[in-house]
Amino acid sequence: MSSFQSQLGEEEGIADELAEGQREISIAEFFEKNKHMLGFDSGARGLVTAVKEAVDNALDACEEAGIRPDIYVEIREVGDYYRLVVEDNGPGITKEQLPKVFGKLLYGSRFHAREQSRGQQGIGISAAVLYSQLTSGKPAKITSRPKGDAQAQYFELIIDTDTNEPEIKADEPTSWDRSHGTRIEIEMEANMRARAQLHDYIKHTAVVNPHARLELREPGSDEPLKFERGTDQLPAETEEIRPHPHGVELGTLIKMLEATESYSVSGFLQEEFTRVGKKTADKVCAGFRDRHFGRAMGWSAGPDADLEAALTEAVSNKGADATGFFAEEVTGTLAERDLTAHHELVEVVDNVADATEDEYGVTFGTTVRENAVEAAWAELTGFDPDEELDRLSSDLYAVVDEATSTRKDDATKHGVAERLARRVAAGDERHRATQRTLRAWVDEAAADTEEYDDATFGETARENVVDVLWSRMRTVPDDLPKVREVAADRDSASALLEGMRETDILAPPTDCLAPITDELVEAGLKKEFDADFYAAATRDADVHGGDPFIVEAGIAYGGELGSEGQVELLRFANRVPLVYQRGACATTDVVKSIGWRNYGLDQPGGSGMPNGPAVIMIHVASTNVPFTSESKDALANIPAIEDEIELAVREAARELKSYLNKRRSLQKRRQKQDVLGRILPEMADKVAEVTGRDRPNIDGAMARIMNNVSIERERDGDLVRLVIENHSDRTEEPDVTDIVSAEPSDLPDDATVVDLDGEWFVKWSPSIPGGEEATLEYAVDEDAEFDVNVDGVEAEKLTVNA
Ligand SMILES: Nc1ncnc2c1ncn2[C@@H]1O[C@H](COP(=O)(O)OP(=O)(O)OP(=O)(O)O)[C@@H](O)[C@H]1O
Repeated sequence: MSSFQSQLGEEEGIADELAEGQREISIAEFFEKNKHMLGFDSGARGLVTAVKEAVDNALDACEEAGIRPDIYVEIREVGDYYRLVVEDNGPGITKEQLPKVFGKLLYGSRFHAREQSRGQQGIGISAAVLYSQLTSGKPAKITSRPKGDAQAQYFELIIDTDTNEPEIKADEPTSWDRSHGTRIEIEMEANMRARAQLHDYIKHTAVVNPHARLELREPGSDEPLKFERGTDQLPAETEEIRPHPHGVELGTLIKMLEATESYSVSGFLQEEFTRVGKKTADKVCAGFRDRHFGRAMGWSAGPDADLEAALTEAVSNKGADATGFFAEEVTGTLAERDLTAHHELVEVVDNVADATEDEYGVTFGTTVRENAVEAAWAELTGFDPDEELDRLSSDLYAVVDEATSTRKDDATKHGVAERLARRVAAGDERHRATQRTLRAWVDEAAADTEEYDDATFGETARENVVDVLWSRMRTVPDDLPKVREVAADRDSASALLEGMRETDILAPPTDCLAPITDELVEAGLKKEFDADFYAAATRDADVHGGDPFIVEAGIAYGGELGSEGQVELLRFANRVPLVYQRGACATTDVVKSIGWRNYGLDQPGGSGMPNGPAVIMIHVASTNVPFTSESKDALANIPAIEDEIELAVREAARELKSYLNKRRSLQKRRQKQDVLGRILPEMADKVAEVTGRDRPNIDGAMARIMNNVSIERERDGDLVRLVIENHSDRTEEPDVTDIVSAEPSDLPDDATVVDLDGEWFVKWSPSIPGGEEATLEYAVDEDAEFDVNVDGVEAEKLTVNA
């Protein structure tokens, strides 16, 4: 115990003294102390984060307004500080909103929206303003012109860290050459040590946002870095959605129950969640009902039950005829039924009582009906307690017998059935139980049997008994509690949540997400990396925490990519490149956990980051990306998302594997052809020498030995003949282009000719089954020259002699 602690309680007033030291901490004050949480831990990093926050906002705002983004970023050294300017052509911000957007932390338009956007928390840009004022002491200068406004508005502001409110230093109309948009200018302590990360951020933003135009001017470089628009097509517009039932947690569900205007649970489900219509709501309600009320066990009217006598005795003063009719009808109806649960018995008794009233003009009041139900239920389950146990345990024996393998001996099954019967009889008098209670009863009965009867009744047998029993139990018809009651009772809410999770529900709609799409992932990689091979995969949407997400992956391999060291991993979340904290990111963990040797990449020790000339790209798009911290550098380890990342990467990796396998076999083929090319002429010479005959013609031998496709040109005056022989065993469809220096004529119907500046391109695409040949014939001047080009057959499988 420290000396200070030892004084506690001894000296009066210490608590009061401590209380004096307690005070509320403002949000702005908190972030002022914890800048690193927001990505402002150093001058180098702070500058990249400020650029990222401003550019992400500009892209979000433009896309939301359906405007093709045109974004200008300028970094300049001004005295001891760096000045950052970011300008966009977005919709602008109104005069009323602007001070809050930039001068108040945790103020934004996206926190409550279930829609894919770069911004999520409403901290980003105001944190940049805070960082700038803390390091340079200067206010942020903001100009904004909402679309349609005649003038722009100019503000200078700082954040009051005590109150987390903007303090406006200047507020005046100004002229601006942009017809709409926002310009932010902040000065801060910074340096350009993170230039590589800054470039990565801008470059990779351009890769996944081909609809945007970006320009970066920076100190130490005269030429701006410009990324022109690759497409005029804006990403698909996203729609806001309601949460998905499979993703919400109990606390959120209770909050939603408290806030809804719906009265019934079914209405609440349909109103507040996506993908829930009447049918799905009914299914969820059935699951909820089973958990809330439990199900009811039913029993058969066994041979020793004397229902008729018991019913007759229960009904008095109704006259012999009416009583006789009633008792006989109820007995008859129950005898026809396989099993009858308590509520079903009530229904049968009610129906027959109504019919008796009609038929005999007597009244069957509530008490009579209740007496009849009680008497019949006692008969169904066995009247006195001893008999009851007998009756129930013989019925339950049948259940245990059905649920267990033939190897279980009868004594064990009887032991479990009897003990189970005792618990059922001691439970709810209508023999209702939830699946959880049932499981507990079966466990206890099995454990007792194991202990006292020296038998085994393991996990599988117990589960099977619960399953068989549960499936023969009846769902009860009681009215479900109303929303208000469920909201007030944690157990009910939890039962509802379980019902929601257990029901099969369509995946959430994806129009709230704008994936890049596999085509554009591949195109983006091609634009940025000069490789030999590209593959991409976009998965279907899945749900986490009520938010849908889509994972995409791409791989580029070979070509100009550096073959030394580890592969490069590009990470994106909602189209924003993640440039820091690679080691703490779920994407990295997943890539490391994959056995890359299986896909043809080198991986020392069989795990960890693979080596080789490859780039792996991963994009996670979600209405709520789970980052590890507010600075949004890395994705948290959420199993559902990690699974999808793995599947997407593996999908692309499978293509890489088949490409590499093919490349390897083509390499072998090339080596074989090289050897053949050397020894065939030598063999021909040797044969001629040994046999004393002419040197055999070896034209075409190589193609035949290698099962290649060969193309030969024959000339006969004006006549040109291209003969393609397919020595392989599968159909080949080569695209042949014969480039001719004079105008050809007499072309067959299946060939076309295009004149391009004095060169004629004869195009022909035959389909040639394995082992067959095809011929193209046409006429051209005798002196013409040719250059043939064949596509659609790998170079290694082609022998051109034309
Ligand atoms: N350039 C801009 N044009 C139009 N609106 C903007 C612009 N920049 C910010 N906003 C508005 O200001 C809000 C606050 O921005 P801020 O960067 O603080 O948070 P955010 O982008 O919502 O979330 P995050 O903290 O995750 O970045 C945004 O939600 C948006 O409505």
